[in-house]
Amino acid sequence: MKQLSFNLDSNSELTSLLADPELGRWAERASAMLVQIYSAQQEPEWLESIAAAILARYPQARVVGASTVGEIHLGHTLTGSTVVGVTLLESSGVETLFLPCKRGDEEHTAKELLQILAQRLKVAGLLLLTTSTTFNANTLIAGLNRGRLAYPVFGGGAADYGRVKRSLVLHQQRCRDSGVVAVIFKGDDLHIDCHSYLGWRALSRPMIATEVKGLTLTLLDNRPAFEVLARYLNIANDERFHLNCLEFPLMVTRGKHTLARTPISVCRDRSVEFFADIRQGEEVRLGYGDPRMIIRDARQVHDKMTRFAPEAVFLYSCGCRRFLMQEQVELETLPFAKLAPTTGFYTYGEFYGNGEDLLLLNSTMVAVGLREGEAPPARETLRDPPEEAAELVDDPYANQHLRIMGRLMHFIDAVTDELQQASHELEEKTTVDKLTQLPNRVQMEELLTQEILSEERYGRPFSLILMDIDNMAEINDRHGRLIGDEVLAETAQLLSAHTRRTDMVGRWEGGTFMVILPDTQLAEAKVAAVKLYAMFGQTHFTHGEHCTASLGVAQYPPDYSLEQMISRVRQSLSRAKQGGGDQVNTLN
Ligand SMILES: Nc1nc2c(ncn2[C@@H]2O[C@H](COP(=O)(O)OP(=O)(O)OP(=O)(O)O)[C@@H](O)[C@H]2O)c(=O)[nH]1
Repeated sequence: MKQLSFNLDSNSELTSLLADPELGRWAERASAMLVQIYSAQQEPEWLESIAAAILARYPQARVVGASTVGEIHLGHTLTGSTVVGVTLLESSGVETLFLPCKRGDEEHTAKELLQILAQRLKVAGLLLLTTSTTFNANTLIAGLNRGRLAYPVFGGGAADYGRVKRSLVLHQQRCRDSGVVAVIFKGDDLHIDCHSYLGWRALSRPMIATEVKGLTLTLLDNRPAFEVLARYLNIANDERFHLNCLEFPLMVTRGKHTLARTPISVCRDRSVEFFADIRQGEEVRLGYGDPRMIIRDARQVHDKMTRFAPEAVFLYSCGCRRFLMQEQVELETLPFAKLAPTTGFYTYGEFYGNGEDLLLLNSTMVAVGLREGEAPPARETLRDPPEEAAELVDDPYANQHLRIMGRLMHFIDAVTDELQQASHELEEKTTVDKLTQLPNRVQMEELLTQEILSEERYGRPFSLILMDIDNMAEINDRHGRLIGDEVLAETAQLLSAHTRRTDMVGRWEGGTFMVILPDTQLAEAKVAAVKLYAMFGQTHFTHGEHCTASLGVAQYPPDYSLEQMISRVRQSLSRAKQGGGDQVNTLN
């Protein structure tokens, strides 16, 4: 495999490309020739004229392209330019296609692409270029995920230098402003190594996406989303909105992934439209790029790719990385060029899949290495400089911008930690749980201490029930945290309604509640627990489903300390959990 990259800003450079002897030699014996054209130019004629000239000289070429917010040429980041990356394969194949897609067509387009892919043999990877501003790329990705694509998928959304008005994709000689270009790489001998990394750090306190409609976040923490963003970022609702908050995406955590979601524009009702989905009820935090994290993650990917030994590298990087890193953005793009000729562009949204779920990402770098045949014996990994992000510290004058920002990130992180700690301590001092309005753990410990004292003094037995809602994490994941909160609040009401007036119900932690039953022996406590278990199991919660719970029951043995008693009832609950949950355990 051979990859050549050309930077074309004029017709004379195009003439040199066409006359390039190395390209001519490789093209003669190539099994396939993929041309990727990435350009800042928004005129379709420019992209189409380059494609036409290349196809006239090399009719066997497959030509694709996109409009950009920055171009990558041999690892260098260019602005306002056009790059042409030509990948010449020796034994593998490349098929390209264009599928039209407008808003509302996404599911259909995904189905169509899946049908085509299902008929292809030996698929080694898939490159997608889309006009993400004109349809919901999330729905497209969700549709493609039904195909459980087992090979690397990568690419990005075409861009327009922050104007978010028009994006173009190119297929052969034609530019389109609404659709998907797919490049199917085929062959047993073709190996593709695909990575993505983010390097953005969640900075603000957690907030809840209270209301979401499609890709529009209407309410954030119960307030119009724009109001919240404006409060933290001091940004106006004007034509620069997207550019001004590009570097400050909302961060969400889904399973093992931390995802960034970039705002696009503000709607009339002060809701905010995003490129990729935020789910209703999801916890989000404002994020900002940490150059040290970016460089560290980049190094890890460079190291992995060094071992892979690529012959060509494609980079699809979010436009916000340029805004954040400025001219020093090459700290993360240039090292790839040490491994192999590197071509790519800055996007509006990146696609990344590696045999698992395909994701629509924002703010990330997707790096793809390609090789035909076996890797040569292991090469040394990049060892200069040895320490993580050493580039940022060696020369006190170089990379000033990044070093200051790295420190600022660290500072904000430390202050946020301190504030969270202070707020946690303050919460500990209060005695009522905000969500359920029940006594909190601090108060329950106080009440328990009183009960222990009265047992010691008057010999009155008492018992404890510790009840934990099963699979609380899954309830949150499936229905969103707001629904999870409702389940917790409804559980609190249920426990209060079905216990004696003399019993004390409190929220112990997360999805765990405690009931103190004064003047109650173990046998009676067990009856009470079984009743609560049954009531809970029958409850139809507002989200329309039933839940189950595990309960531990224990009686206070004389001379036990508070800690020993708590540990006893915890032990009983653990046994109920170990038994598979959805049951009552009594500790004799
Ligand atoms: N919605 C909501 N979720 C909470 C709250 N506090 C804790 N959780 C969630 O409760 C889950 C922890 O519950 P655990 O009991 O540890 O785990 P689980 O998923 O219930 O699993 P099992 O107990 O083994 O059935 C985590 O996902 C927390 O995020 C809260 O105030 N609101």
